[in-house]
Order: sequence, then structure tokens, then C-alpha cells
Amino acid sequence: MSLSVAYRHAFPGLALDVAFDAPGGVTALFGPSGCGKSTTISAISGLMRPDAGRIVLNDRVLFDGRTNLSPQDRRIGCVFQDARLFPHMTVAANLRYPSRWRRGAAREMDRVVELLGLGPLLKRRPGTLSGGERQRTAIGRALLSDPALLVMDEPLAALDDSRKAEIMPWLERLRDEVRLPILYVSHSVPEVLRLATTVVLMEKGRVTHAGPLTDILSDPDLAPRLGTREAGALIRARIEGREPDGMTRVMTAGGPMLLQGIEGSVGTVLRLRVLAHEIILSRDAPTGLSALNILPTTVTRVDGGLVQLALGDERMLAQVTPRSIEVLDLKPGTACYAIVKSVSVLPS
Ligand SMILES: Nc1ncnc2c1ncn2[C@@H]1O[C@H](COP(=O)(O)OP(=O)(O)OP(=O)(O)O)[C@@H](O)[C@H]1O
Repeated sequence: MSLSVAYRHAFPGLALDVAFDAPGGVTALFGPSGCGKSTTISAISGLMRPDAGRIVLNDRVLFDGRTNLSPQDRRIGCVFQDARLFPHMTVAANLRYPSRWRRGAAREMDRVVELLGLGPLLKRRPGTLSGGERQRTAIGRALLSDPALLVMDEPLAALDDSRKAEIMPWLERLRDEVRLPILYVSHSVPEVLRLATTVVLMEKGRVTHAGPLTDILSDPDLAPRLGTREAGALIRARIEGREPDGMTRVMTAGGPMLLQGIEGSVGTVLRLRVLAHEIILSRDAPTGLSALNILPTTVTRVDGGLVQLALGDERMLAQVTPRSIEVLDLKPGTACYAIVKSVSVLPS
């Protein structure tokens, strides 16, 4: 399951030269307004014809010099900011619309209704639904078109924060249960952090970096593109057991940690979000601290006020002052201790 994109296109004000590969999972297209995200979505879904290039979805050429499949032949399900449902039809009829000629569609419909919790909405019309319910219906309809790729262009942008919070778990479920690559355009860093497995960073019509989200968060050059406050790490942790005081013992690539308020049985793998400004560095093993999580690490890079640390095969950023870098003499290869003040937990 993969999408390979390479195209060039000249608009009067912007020359686009875009190339990236999207593996399975959620690939977020991220970049400032006007950098070419929606144009890229249009080129992939067949809504515009690039000047040149090659776009391939699961070994099927969608576009190259000779081939230019029509949007309906590309097998791409699209979800936009506005749900674009048929207002005169019930939710059930909207869902059935793209699949009405396909065999096996009824079984598929049951699965999608269950996946997105649409059962209670089936008899309602779009005008009576909340924004989040409308978007869930639009996602269901896109899934029922039997797509090979799901494209979502700012699907939550029109929703207020509480509607966004309501729909987010459904999107996570979609990511984890539907084996379909998803291309996700968003300006929202929290959405990208929660949903994306791969991030494509765009600027002025070009891709400046594409790779796993975890690599971007712990790269001193790239993390600031998502916002310096977001720099840090996403590290894997496996639940090992409970302590008598209720704290949960987890094992990370950098050693054991104790966390509070964690659900899940022994063996469950979690992703821990650690922010760079929540880490203190010490050259000596600290004693007499209230902090519970002190991990031995090695400095791999120092860049401005960001120090990249190795935790086994994972990387983490710590934000420290230039003075601390000098006083602690931090440079690649320096062994030190990372005192992690707090972490949040994302489901794996
Ligand atoms: N049909 C068109 N004709 C001329 N210029 C266009 C056309 N469509 C897009 N552009 C220009 O191409 C650039 C990229 O637009 P695009 O909509 O892809 O950006 P974007 O990254 O999706 O922005 P936003 O985040 O604001 O939606 C913009 O400068 C836009 O004005």
C-alpha cells in the first residue's frame, strides 16, 4: 500500500515541484498557507492536470505523460472541510450513494456504520446533524466508494474545539483499523501529532522533508517547523507492571520510567510524548530530586538551544539555555542524564 507522487506545475505566482512517497498509515501534508498542499491533493485526486510528473498508487499509474485517469477511475475517497452531503437524503442514503452498484456493498456498509458509530444517525438528514456527525458521515461515504487511498483536506477546520475532540477518536480508529493509506492536510499541529505516522513538510511549492513524525519531532532543524514548543520526542514504552502506590512501570529504549494514571495491561505499547522544555539535563546522576524519571542518555547533536539525545535507538530533544550548554560542556558524545518532568501518553 503506497502512493508515490512527483509532479511539476507552474501557476503565475508559484512554481510547484513536489515529490514524496506516502507509505501506509496517515501521511500529513504540512506547511504554511499557499505552499501547495491543496494543489497537491488536486493533482493526486485528478481534479487538476499537472504540467508534468508521475503519480502512482499501489502500482497503478494515475498520471504520467501518457496516462491521466479521471477522478472517478482513481479510487480515491475525498473528505473536505465542508462535508458536501446531499441535503435531501438521509444519512443512510448518503452512505449508500457511492456504492449503489457494487456487489458486497451492504456488508461493507454495516462495517463502516459500526466503525464510525453512524447507527443512530442513519434516518436523519444532514441539516439535523452536528458538524462532527456530518464529517463522520462524509468519511463513511468516502470509505464506501471502495477507495485505495483516502484524502482528507482540512477535515476538521470548520469544527469548533469540542466537535474536533469528539471526532478525533473516530479518526484514530480509522487509522488503526482500516488498512488504507490516508493523506491528511492540516494546519493544526495537535491534529498532526495525534494522527500522523509520516509527515511531508512543504514550503513554497516544494517538499523540504518527508519522514516519520518521530524523526521530525526530535530533529533540531525540523522540529521548529511544527513550532518550538512541540519539539521533543515521541518514544515507545511498554507497560511492565504496577507499583504498590498505583504508579505504572514502563520500559523505554532509555530505561524504566514511572507514570501516573495509565490504563492498559502489561505488555501494552504506548507512545510517550515528551516536550523539549520539560527536560532538564545533568552531567552527574542526580539525587534528592522529586522527579521520578531520570534517563541516562548521550548527546548526539547540539543546535542552538536544542540538544538531541540518544535513548537507545530513539532520539529526544531537550531545550536548554546556551549558558547551560557551555557550563555542562554538552557536545556530541557527552554522557548525561535527562530528568523528564512530565510526559503525556498517546495510544500506540
Ligand atoms: N487555479 C489556480 N490558478 C492560479 N494560481 C493558483 C491556482 N490554484 C492555486 N494557485 C496558487 O498556488 C499556490 C498554492 O495554493 P494551494 O491552495 O495549493 O496552497 P495551500 O498550501 O493548500 O494553502 P492553504 O493552506 O491556504 O489552503 C497559491 O499561491 C495559490 O494562489
